[in-house]
Amino acid sequence: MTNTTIAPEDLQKSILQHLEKSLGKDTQNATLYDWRTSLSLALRDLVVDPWFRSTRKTYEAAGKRVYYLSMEFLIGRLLEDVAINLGAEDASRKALADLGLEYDKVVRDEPDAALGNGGLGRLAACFLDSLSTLGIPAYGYGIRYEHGLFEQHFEDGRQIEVAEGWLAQRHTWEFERPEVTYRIGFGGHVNGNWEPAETVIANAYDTPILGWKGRWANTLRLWSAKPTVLFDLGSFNRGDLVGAVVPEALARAISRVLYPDDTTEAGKELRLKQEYFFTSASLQDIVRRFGSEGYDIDTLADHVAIQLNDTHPAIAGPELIRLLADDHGVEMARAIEIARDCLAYTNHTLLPEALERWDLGLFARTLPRHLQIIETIEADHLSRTGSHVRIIEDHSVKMGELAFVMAHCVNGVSALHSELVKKTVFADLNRDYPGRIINQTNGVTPRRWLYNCNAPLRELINRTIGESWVDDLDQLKKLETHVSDAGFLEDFMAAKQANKKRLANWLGEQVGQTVDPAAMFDIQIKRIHEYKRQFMNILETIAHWNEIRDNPNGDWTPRLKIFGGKAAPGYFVAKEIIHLINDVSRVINTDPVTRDRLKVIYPPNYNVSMAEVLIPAADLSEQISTAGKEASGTGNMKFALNGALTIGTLDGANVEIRERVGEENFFLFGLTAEEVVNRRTQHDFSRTAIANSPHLARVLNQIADGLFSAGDPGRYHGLVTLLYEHDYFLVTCDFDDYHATQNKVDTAFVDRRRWSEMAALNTARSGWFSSDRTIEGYAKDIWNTPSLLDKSGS
Ligand SMILES: [N-]=[N+]=N[C@]1([C@H](N)O)O[C@H](CO)[C@@H](O)[C@H](O)[C@H]1O
Repeated sequence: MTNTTIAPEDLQKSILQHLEKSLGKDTQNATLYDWRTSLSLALRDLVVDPWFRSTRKTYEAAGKRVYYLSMEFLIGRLLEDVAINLGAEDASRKALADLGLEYDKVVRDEPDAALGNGGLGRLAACFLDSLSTLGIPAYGYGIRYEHGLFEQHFEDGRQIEVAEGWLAQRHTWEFERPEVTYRIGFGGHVNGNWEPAETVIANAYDTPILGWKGRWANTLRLWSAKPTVLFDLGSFNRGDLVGAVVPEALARAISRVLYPDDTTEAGKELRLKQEYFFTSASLQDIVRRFGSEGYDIDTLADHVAIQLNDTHPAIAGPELIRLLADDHGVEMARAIEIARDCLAYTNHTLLPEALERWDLGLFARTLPRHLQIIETIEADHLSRTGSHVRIIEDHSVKMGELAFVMAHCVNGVSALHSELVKKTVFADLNRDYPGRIINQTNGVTPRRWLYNCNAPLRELINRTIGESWVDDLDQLKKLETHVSDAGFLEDFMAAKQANKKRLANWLGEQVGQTVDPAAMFDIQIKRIHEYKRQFMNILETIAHWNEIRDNPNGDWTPRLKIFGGKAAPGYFVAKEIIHLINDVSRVINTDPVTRDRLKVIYPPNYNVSMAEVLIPAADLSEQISTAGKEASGTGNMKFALNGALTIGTLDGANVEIRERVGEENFFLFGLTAEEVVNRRTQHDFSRTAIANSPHLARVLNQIADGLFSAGDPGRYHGLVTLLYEHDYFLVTCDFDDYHATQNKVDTAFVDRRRWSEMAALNTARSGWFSSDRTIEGYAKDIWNTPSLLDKSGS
């Protein structure tokens, strides 16, 4: 199956055809939306054939399919991705140019599909791209939220949330499947059989996920909640309009909006309903498809590999058992075995507040039959292992323990994290089920995160080692032999400079800020969370500002600090940190003494598309979490791949990045995970650290005195006190080392030759962090699902 390239003129014909016939518009009256939609439909037409062929080949192979269950798929935009995977980017540019249109402008008109919070959701999207590129038959299953992650706006430097509206326009890439519907029950009671009190309909929407070179396409099936009764005419006729529309509104609420919490459980009834809604619809769909192929239900695990993306779909264990036992008459003990052989679970965090525990009362009210089944699962677990670990405890249902016990394999997402999972959250279960916990270090798709977003570097790499790296990222190693070549290094830095100029223009357009592309672009972009320590970053920025002001004639390396990231709406401290960063930025950026040497910018509404403009332009990647807290990180991988140097702690995948790119090409600082645990036991460790750090003490006094909050001096007393009294994430203890390391970065940046060598080696040695490698690991160690593409890729 070859790459589906198309001639520009043929593509243009198809675009005009869709403009007229699909959108009913002529060229005179066409809007940017019309052109973008016409191009998308024209390219989508080219995706259907490989999609059908892949589905047909999957049925013929009668092999095993992967089912990736995730509450989040942080997809971003799809137009550029599809154009590149079809090998039709140049044709699209030409076809539009001949119509007097700019491809980049048309691409930017597409809203992000922001159906996720952060790393976990983006990982799921990268995994879908790799599953298709590797030709592994798979389905992604999730929820078609009407409103994805909220839009972030700043008012007086404070985060304001506005509902996101990606579906306000037609979403071109999906196909509605009116015939694919399932009934999802809630509440009620179990009287032999489960009689739900409430039922909603799950309706499927399919999006084809095309892989590199258009050789294979899998399906992302997202569920939308619909009422069993569209409009209650009886109530309406009785004059009760509200009563007439309530059923629809209540049902629709289930897929209405994404909960905006990253690494914190929502714990709300609607969230539990969302988790059960999509999990049940997905499992009913899997069992129906399996049944339609005529296999014996007892062999389900030979044909089905289900991966649970964190505990959000952990109800899958009891639900699959319910379908097998209650609907297919499989004996309970056998049903438990079959379900376990199908299920595997990925843990993404150690943070206690992220481990889902549902109130027993709420659970019993919402899913009475499943609670019965969980009691059976727990009894089976206790009797088979003699374990003392309970699933139901302290009046709650522990979803981590449920997912673990019901999975034949549990994995962490970086080498350090998987070891910590064994030693901490699941230490007892690790003893009960030795060997069940393995590691699969995260990865990112090189298509979106290098080939798509970094054309200057892509071109240089293609010129230097050919194009096979795109689906075999280890090939980047071949660049190492060129690192000693001055010409190559010059081209490498020229690519970086081009991306920095592009970002400078973007910042001018988007936030009205002018920046110096020669400055060091130092970027921290990720969700705002205390463990990610944006707080420490801005404190160090103030210390650096002080140093420049103390010695304005010093030979300071100009630095642009960029922050990006959203805080969960209910996360007060994180929102305070955002406010502080914006307040500090206002003061520093207007300081005549320092403004040419230091600038702080915080563009609002960080998302996937913004990351694609920021990451290629970065010189320095901030990965400064408290060691032992960031399970992996994936932004860290994207930055290294795009030739940024990392300043970071020995946390998550930073450890493996440093091992692979070479410790001499990584700016390490901070306490290790073990030292963090020990330091916390020391009395008054934060006061001691502050007392021993004049830089930090000075900065905290400046903040407490209201230097950055003129007219509201007490604004940050809470934040400062937090550091003195409850510095759980050891900002105070790592501050000096971080500050000293930032000074080393300044010195290193001046030596352009050395810096460019280090940067090029980061790119050359980042092959391991491809999500293709990660998926190959899952396929081999967990799913046993070979590629259906033969070696020649056909
Ligand atoms: N939930 N969750 N976990 C995370 C991220 N916040 O989404 O998953 C990501 C994907 O595994 C990790 O990279 C990251 O360290 C971890 O915190």
